Amino acid sequence: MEVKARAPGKIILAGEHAVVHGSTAVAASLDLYTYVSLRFPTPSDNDEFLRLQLKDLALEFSWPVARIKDALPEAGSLLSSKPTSCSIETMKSIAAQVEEQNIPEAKIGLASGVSAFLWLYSCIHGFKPATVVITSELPLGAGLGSSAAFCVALSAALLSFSDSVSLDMSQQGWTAFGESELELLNKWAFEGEKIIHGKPSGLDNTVSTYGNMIKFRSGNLTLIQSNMPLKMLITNTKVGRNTKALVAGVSERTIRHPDAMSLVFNAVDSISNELSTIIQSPAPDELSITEKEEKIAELMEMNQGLLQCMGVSHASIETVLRTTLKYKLASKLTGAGGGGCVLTLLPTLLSGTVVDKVIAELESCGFQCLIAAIGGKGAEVSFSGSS
Ligand SMILES: Nc1ncnc2c1ncn2[C@@H]1O[C@H](COP(=O)(O)OP(=O)(O)O)[C@@H](O)[C@H]1O
Ligand SMILES: C[C@@](O)(CCOP(=O)(O)O)CC(=O)O
Ligand SMILES: [Mg+2]
Repeated sequence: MEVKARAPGKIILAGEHAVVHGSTAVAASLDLYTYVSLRFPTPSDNDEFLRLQLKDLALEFSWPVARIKDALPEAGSLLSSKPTSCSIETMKSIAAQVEEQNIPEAKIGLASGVSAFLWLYSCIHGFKPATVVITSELPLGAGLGSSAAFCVALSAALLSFSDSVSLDMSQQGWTAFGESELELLNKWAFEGEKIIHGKPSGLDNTVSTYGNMIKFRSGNLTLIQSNMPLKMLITNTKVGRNTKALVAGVSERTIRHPDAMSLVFNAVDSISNELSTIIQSPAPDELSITEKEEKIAELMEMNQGLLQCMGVSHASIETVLRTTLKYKLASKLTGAGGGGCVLTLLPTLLSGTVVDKVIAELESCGFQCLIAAIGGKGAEVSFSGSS
């Protein structure tokens, strides 16, 4: 029996970084997924290894399970029903196990993902041999939440074969978790995100777990029922960056200028709340779709200005902003910034010719554009093979 899990990436419409400091954020899932398959060997396979294959990166790691038991003895006594944080001491042991795998220098950013894998696997399944295969449709480290999709899909696959979750394995196709199981899944994924991000808000793993569009503040989510079409162009500047370092940079600025930064975070909170009110306001009310889009465009520009105040914009992001402004289109960075992806609102009445022109101009700068559906499904699992 094999389980395959998938979890979506996301865009943040408003509130990144400020959400780490208690402000409201608005985010939606994307129809781009990370897939994780999990299979335990049969006794006749005589395999005593835990294997991790990152298919699109052509990388494969393996550890004898006895070695993991020596390195992480406490993981064997943890319960899959009780999400547990990785201590600093254990993190050091995990780092040593990851280091031995000799990750190529150009892909060293993956070390934190592999560490999160070792922690989640050994907490949920102890020291059992297994093969875990990962593929992703998301660009890694570009602001579309690949780290959260990785942690959510991985936790979903692991929990499916644990005592804490009972699913009908005979069901065909993709199956969603029940409400309390989603909560457990989201908590485990958050523990993984902590290893990758340092101090995550929980927004990314929550939207990847539940899908749809959500408003999120201090760990609490509210589902948003969108009452208008919302089409976003996503431009990947292809400038690599690391969320952990950018989040730490904003925290350092906050320590240096607490009063000013608290006002910035309050302003972002108001923007997110206003944005969610507009998106949810009943369809034919006093505001036409065009009026709503104009307000959203203005809020996106204001949010971008505040992200600049936080120090997370980048020359490549500014180039995207200048280019789209020539076509009177509003943009903002999405995710941690410092490069990565930028969102541009595409109003309903905008002609296809203009969209094609903007995309051509952005791509001539070396950027990559995509239009993905937003607000779709969250984490799901699918079973195959006989038990
Ligand atoms: N498919 C994957 N396989 C292994 N590690 C992954 C995968 N997806 C994400 N990661 C981990 O997440 C990191 C990127 O996360 P982050 O900097 O938060 O950017 P984002 O979440 O916006 O893509 C990668 O460097 C890696 O450690
Ligand atoms: C900057 C932040 O708000 C979002 C980070 O998203 P991403 O990892 O860049 O996709 C951090 C967080 O909410 O934990
Ligand atoms: Mg991330």
